[in-house]
Amino acid sequence: MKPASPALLRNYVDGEFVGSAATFDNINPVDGSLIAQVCEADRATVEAAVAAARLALQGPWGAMSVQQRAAMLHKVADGIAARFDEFVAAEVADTGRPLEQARTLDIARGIANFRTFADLAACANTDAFEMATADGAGALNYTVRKPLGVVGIISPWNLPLLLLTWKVAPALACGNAVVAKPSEESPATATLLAEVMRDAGVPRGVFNLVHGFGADSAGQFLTESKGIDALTFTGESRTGSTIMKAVADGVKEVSFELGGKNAAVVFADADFDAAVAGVMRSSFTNSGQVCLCSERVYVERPIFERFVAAIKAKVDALKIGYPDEGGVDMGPLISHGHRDKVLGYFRLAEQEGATVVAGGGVPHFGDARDNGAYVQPTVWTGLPDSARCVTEEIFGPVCHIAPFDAEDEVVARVNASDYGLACALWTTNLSRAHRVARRIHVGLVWVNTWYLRDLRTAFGGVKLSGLGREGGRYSLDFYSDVANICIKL
Ligand SMILES: NC(=O)c1ccc[n+]([C@@H]2O[C@H](COP(=O)([O-])OP(=O)(O)OC[C@H]3O[C@@H](n4cnc5c(N)ncnc54)[C@H](O)[C@@H]3O)[C@@H](O)[C@H]2O)c1
Ligand SMILES: N/C(=C\C=C\C=O)C(=O)O
Repeated sequence: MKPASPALLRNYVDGEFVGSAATFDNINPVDGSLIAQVCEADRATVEAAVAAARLALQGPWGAMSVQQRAAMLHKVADGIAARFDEFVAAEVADTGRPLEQARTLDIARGIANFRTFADLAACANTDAFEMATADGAGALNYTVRKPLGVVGIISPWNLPLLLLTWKVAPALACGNAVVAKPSEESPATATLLAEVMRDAGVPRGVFNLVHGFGADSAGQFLTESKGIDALTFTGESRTGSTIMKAVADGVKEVSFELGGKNAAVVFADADFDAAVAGVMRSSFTNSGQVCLCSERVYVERPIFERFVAAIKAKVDALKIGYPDEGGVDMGPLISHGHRDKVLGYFRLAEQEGATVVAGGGVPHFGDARDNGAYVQPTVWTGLPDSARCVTEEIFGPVCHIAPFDAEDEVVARVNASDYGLACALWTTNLSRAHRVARRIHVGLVWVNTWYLRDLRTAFGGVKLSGLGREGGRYSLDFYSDVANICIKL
């Protein structure tokens, strides 16, 4: 399936597509084929984008009401919808994901992000307090939200359009101008988004796009720019730490959505079939390349053996294939480099003493996919909680399943992690669901489901999994300067 993306993906600065001296390859991970060349933005291009964003705030965009901005964001959503199949083709080419996932999740959520934050911003209220004063006349306090200004956005490759627009939409809804740096692994839908922004009439400089890598490239240049007022980042925890240092001197506002080593906990009283299906989703969706995926699975001992056998049967039956194959469950990883990282953990697990219940290697297709970045979906048992494969984020189609005997034990084991992003609990005991959910030290708990998303809710992690919350009013608060005005009556 060949994408409609252009042969050359350019940066988008001040309303114009601009090239660059350096370019890099955009590779299809299904078969290793070259999709396009990408223009790598140098520091000057990044600074030009930041300057264009600053200028845009003084132009028509800065004068727009929140209702006018909301209408503009709905036009952007309409623009994505009008080019839906192009966005799907571009996302699938960059990532190799099943076509159905790109349609129902990635591109659909790109549209939903713009619509949701357009409406949330347009309907957002703020606080007001009447206060008594000694003179009896009283005073009135009210809160106003003002744009931060120029927001730097750096996004990852695992859900490219979803995660880019998860930041762009609220940032623009709150009246900011943005400079976005998508992942070098997934530049295509971000470039199409720039076309949609232009065609929707978003004023020049409001949305800018710079392509490149992280260190010594566009990502680093953006974090080092003195012209940004805030930086929102989604990616690896160690990258978050690097970025935090880069923006520290300027005391810039940051929002970090980082890594995870999430757990699924299956109690013996769970709906067994629902829990099996749920853990299959939470461990293998998007080839395990979702920050919320369960790489640790804890199963209450009475059903442990039966559960492992059921998961093995499902994993062995997963259809790994081309994105547009009917019924395909799983595609490749994003790149050969990432596949090497995941295969390194496959080897490490065996050195650490894992029992390989399923997978553990590379599938053989006998066709072009053998040049791709595929790995087998993999299941381990038998490792101690201290094993690196049970503590470090692998970010692939893999989980380790361990038995537990008591609620307090499993809560302690789940919480004994440097990460704290998400957890999925499977139980039919209502009081246990609420009790345990509250005790798990993460930002997101799902009970008898996984990755069910209401965009009005708080989203983010604790510990190495992140800093701050986005979603709903949390996004409005992050992407705004909130000021209190006190009027003496
Ligand atoms: N918490 C969440 O919501 C969430 C969502 C998706 C992915 N993630 C995490 O992201 C990771 C996978 O994504 P990834 O491999 O793209 O992460 P990554 O940190 O390697 O890269 C993310 C982005 O940061 C840029 N970058 C890298 N180094 C940089 C630097 N020094 N300065 C500025 N920018 C830099 C990259 O070019 C890319 O655009 C996983 O750890 C996953 O858990 C978290
Ligand atoms: N931020 C979101 C998803 C993150 C997925 C991580 O890979 C979302 O669904 O809004």
